[in-house]
Amino acid sequence: MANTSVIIRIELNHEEIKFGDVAAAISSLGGDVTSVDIIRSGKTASIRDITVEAADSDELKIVEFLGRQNGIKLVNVSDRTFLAHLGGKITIQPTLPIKNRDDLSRVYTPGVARVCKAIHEDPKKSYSLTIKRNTVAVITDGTAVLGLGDIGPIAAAPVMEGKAMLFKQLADVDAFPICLDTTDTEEIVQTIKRISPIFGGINLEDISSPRCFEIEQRLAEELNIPVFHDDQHGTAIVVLAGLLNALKVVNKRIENVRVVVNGIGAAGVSICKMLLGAGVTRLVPVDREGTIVRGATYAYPMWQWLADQPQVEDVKGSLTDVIQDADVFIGVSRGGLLHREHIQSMAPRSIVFAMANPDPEVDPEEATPHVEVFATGRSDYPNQINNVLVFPGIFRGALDCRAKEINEPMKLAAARAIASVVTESELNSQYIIPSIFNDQVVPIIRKAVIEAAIITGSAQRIPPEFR
Ligand SMILES: NC(=O)c1ccc[n+]([C@@H]2O[C@H](COP(=O)([O-])OP(=O)(O)OC[C@H]3O[C@@H](n4cnc5c(N)ncnc54)[C@H](O)[C@@H]3O)[C@@H](O)[C@H]2O)c1
Ligand SMILES: O=C(O)C[C@H](O)C(=O)O
Ligand SMILES: [Mg+2]
Repeated sequence: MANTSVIIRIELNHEEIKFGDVAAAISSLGGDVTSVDIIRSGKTASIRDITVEAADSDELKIVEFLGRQNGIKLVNVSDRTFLAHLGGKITIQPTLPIKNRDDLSRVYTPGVARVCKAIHEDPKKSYSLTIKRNTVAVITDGTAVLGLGDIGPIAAAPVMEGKAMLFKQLADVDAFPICLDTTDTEEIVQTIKRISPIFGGINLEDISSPRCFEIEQRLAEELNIPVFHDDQHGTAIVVLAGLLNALKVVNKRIENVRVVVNGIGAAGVSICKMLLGAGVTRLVPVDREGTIVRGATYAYPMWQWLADQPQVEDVKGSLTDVIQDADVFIGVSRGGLLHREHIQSMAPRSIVFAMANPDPEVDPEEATPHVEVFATGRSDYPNQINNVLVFPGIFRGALDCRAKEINEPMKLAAARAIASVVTESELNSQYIIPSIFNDQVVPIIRKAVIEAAIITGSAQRIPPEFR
């Protein structure tokens, strides 16, 4: 399903094989040669780098085929995705050069001591005299990394570095990845509290449910900087934004649609809450054991909360049972759980957000012929519903107004702001949500979030343009 781009370096003996035949063979095996660079050229042999785009499953076939051919010596195979990760994806840079002793004595001993004393006397000065003002910790314990599950803290690092890159590029927020070697709730809370002084905000990432709920709630109560669990709220905000626009495309009203949410973990719980807040009246939450039923008793407090909501249906059943006649399916569970038959049994003009990463609940090729609006969390299909649309802008706003917290009105304002970027004339089934490269997204979220923070008393500083 996923495509990879590989650079294959070969030594080609012209007397034994022609490059045209190699390219034709690659294409017959499902690969697309997108560029060829001649590294060295001789009379009888040449060395070339061939860049091939292929489905993950075809990549190995192509490499093995080349390795078997007479006249071809396989010199090297580099996967461009791995190359992009060599040495990690972010770095730390000083803001000014240290060229002489004079500079040194200003930024370091003895000059620095006066600045330390000033902050000691008035800790608020840390916002103007340290990196705190613009720095967010991206913190994981590695237990729910994308849909890969519990792969541990260090294997989670590439995702955290990726989030840090996006924070910087999209919103000029300095973010630092922190991978904790504990899954104990109390230890996580205490560790984050103890490293918090230097940070202006905490973005929790890929921490599995139900621990993520207590961790976030405790930290929000005990710290005076914003704490935001991206998988819960970033996801819920972007889902609501996408749904508001998708409903316009299919001409249905939020009060009337029947919505199935599959996967009631971190993302699913927050999505359900946000949908109820936005006016959904017919909600069917589904997890591994089937539906969460109104009036039933559950061990997880968040599931119990859902079971107590009047808008949750009191039907017991599996996904196969309840997907029938649903208007909307939102998947935040695992790849490959939803099949064509499921989608065909949905109500006409259905909306499917298959958001598990990296593999969505249903293959886009299988789903799109049968739904009106289809979205995934991935960057390589239209309608990318991914929390990357949210976290840069929401933290930009929260940092700029020194918000104590990121509260519900701030989240709702962010969702509406994202939806508003797509104008009525642009809106269609392939374009319900703006691209992350749309440079209106971060400023519009920032403005909406700051306004909501000021109104709700979360803002501790009013940026000049809001005075
Ligand atoms: N597109 C996005 O922006 C985005 C954001 C957050 C999460 N996600 C994806 O959503 C998924 C869940 O993430 P999370 O952080 O909520 O993880 P989580 O571990 O907190 O929750 C996953 C939930 O899915 C349930 N589940 C597993 N198998 C299931 C099945 N067969 N049927 C129904 N439910 C099942 C689990 O029991 C659990 O409750 C992951 O694939 C993640 O990549 C996508
Ligand atoms: O990391 C992503 O692409 C989105 C989300 O945070 C996830 O866990 O899948
Ligand atoms: Mg995540």
